[in-house]
Amino acid sequence: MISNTDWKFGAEQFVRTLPDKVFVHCSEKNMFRLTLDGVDVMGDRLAEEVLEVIQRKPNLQKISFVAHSVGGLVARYAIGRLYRPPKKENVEDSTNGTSIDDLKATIGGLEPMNFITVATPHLGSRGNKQVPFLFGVPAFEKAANLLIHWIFKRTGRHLFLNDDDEGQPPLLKRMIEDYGDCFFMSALRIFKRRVAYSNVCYDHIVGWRTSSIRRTIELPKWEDYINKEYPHIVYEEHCKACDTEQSELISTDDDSFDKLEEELVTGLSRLSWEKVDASFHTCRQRARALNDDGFVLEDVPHLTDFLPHLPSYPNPLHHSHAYAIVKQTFVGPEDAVAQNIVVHKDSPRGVHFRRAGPREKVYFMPEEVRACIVTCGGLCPGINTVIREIVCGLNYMYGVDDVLGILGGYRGFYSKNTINLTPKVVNDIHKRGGTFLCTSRGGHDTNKIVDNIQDRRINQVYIIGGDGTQRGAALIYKEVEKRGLQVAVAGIPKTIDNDIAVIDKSFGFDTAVEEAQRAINAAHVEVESVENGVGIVKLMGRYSGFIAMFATLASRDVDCCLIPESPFYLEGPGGLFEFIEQRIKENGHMVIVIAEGAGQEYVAQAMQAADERDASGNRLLLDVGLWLTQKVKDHFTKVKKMEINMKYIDPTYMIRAIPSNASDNIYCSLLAQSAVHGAMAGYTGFTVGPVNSRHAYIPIARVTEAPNTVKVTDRMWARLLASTNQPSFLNSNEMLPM
Ligand SMILES: Nc1ncnc2c1ncn2[C@@H]1O[C@H](COP(=O)(O)OP(=O)(O)OP(=O)(O)O)[C@@H](O)[C@H]1O
Ligand SMILES: O=P(O)(O)OC[C@H]1O[C@](O)(CO)[C@@H](O)[C@@H]1O
Ligand SMILES: [Mg+2]
Repeated sequence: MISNTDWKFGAEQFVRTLPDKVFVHCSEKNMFRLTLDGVDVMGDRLAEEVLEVIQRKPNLQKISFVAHSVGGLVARYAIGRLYRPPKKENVEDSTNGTSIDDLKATIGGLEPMNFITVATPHLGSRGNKQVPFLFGVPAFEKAANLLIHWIFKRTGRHLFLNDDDEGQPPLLKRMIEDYGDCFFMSALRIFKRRVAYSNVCYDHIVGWRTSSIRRTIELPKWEDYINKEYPHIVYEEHCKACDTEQSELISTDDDSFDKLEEELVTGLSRLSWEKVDASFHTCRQRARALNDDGFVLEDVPHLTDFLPHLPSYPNPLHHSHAYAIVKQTFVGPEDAVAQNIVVHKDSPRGVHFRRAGPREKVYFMPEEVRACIVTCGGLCPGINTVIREIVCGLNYMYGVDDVLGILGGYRGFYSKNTINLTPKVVNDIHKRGGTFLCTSRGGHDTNKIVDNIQDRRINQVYIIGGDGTQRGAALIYKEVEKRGLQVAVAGIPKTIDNDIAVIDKSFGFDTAVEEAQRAINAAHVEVESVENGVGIVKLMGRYSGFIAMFATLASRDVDCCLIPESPFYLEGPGGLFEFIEQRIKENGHMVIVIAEGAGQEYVAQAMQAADERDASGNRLLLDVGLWLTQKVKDHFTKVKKMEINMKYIDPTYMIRAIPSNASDNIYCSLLAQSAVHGAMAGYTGFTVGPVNSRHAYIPIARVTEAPNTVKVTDRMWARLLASTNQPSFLNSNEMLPM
């Protein structure tokens, strides 16, 4: 399943990869309860939205769609509406100024390129095993067929093919032809590519057959297919258009495939499709590492993978006074850290990562090491501690004394001079907030950076930064490998948002939560001291509301916490205004904590703001705190005729700029030392971090493949709701994945 955050993340990747070439618009017209209105109503809204965008951006020339789940059907409906036939049909007269473009059909005037659906139920959801969570049990499937419209309203009827608007055939059937004034198939046909991504088993909601537009007998055997670059892709197929005039409908005795479904598959197969099948649970690379008991090691690269003759040396820690009496100085080659520690008696042992720590052998002579450290992205408490401990760790543990500081983030590699870092230079930097080396966004140019690494004869690169930085680190490692350089690339994850996957939490996060208490406390004191006081505290959290959630849980003074992962609404029963009124009546005051990324769609709508990005391609957020303050004020003074005392506090940068607290300081030291041990031992292309409290070396791709977000279906969010007793603003039964 795809969350809103995953979707936003995906959209950002397009812009990041092709910054000046694409404009990505994330549809906002069919959210939440609007997903129940039916595929046609949503399709009309989407068509209108696309036309608005085209009008706003007159330079657009081509158009592609990427749609998830029901969104794929909505997009198919919308293009049927947006189809514009060729303007001139008579090609013979080439003297009348008709341009060749006039002769082509378009989508809203633009050239259609890619039509991509991800887990879209193209054949509806009513056949056997088309909704995996019904487990293929006929009784459940039958009941769903009868009951689905109670839950998913009109959209449910469309999906289960039991709609009959004024005696018309079911909508999905209408959509395999041009029907009335909707050119469904003509529109789909003029796209250069049609791609259907589907999940071979584990999507839970949308079955494999329906999302891949196949009959049961056409489902391929995927177990032996290997895609080295994208291991989750387990099968790929280019299906040519199949002329239905010649091919008769395949009759089947198989109960699992009904006639209507057959008509849909036949109709859609009249066009060519690229089909991409994915599996996220039995990825082949991992499976190859499986033992009988299901043990999987997701290993990190080693310099000897591409430099097989690299000499090794005994680890200088053999003679270290620090480790002199340690019973087991070195981490065993087989030591691994389990990703999941809550398991069932009979379940496979599952994914593990290589345990971090010193190894018997190192692949660098200390006097040959020239290390460098760079810090990128936003600030976070503790960066200076990590810098300090890398410098001191390299020097005190391994006798390395050549460490360079790269100034001002990635671009500093090629645009600034370096500084020499010694234990003396960094001695007390951990007492200051910020980064001693300065930071920046943007400016990642892999070739220039690796050229510079080569020119300066740097052979260990320590990169401190968030998800974007780690992606940059992965590219540097790849280029280093391509050039066959003996350079270890170590990533140290940094983010105040705690949005990095796999690791337990990021450094500085605890400090941020602690500092946020002061702002919440101030808001509480303020609103407690006046009549009808409403305090709003905005905390950081672009896509992940962890700081807001933990600060709320820690404080006890917060009445309501709003985060990007949990949509909220203001008006009507169960809305925020009603809750504020109720709390003011009960307590005379209330405090709201809001993460900066929450409610962005509302603010954008209200301000009609353009989609602006920072130098790294991250979306620039609008001030949801100010917006909410104004909204609450207006509602109570104008609508409710009630005087309220609003106090808005924005402590975001104050929280980020402080030095780390004691526990984060210890955590930072461990991270730095683990990174140093890993690089000295020849590991590369890794990120270091705690997994279930044990430090591990994690392949960079694992920490960047998806952001860590608050799972509103997990117990922690339930604990928060139970603690504040705020409304959930959400009836999960009434939501469809879009
Ligand atoms: N996909 C990418 N490929 C290469 N470099 C990237 C990529 N994404 C971001 N970067 C680079 O990484 C650096 C930091 O990225 P970004 O500004 O997104 O912050 P971050 O590391 O995610 O940290 P945070 O979000 O916590 O502030 C920038 O210099 C940016 O150019
Ligand atoms: O320093 P900047 O560019 O204003 O970045 C602010 C952003 O950085 C973060 O602190 C970390 O990504 C976010 O919480 C916040 O939105
Ligand atoms: Mg980031």
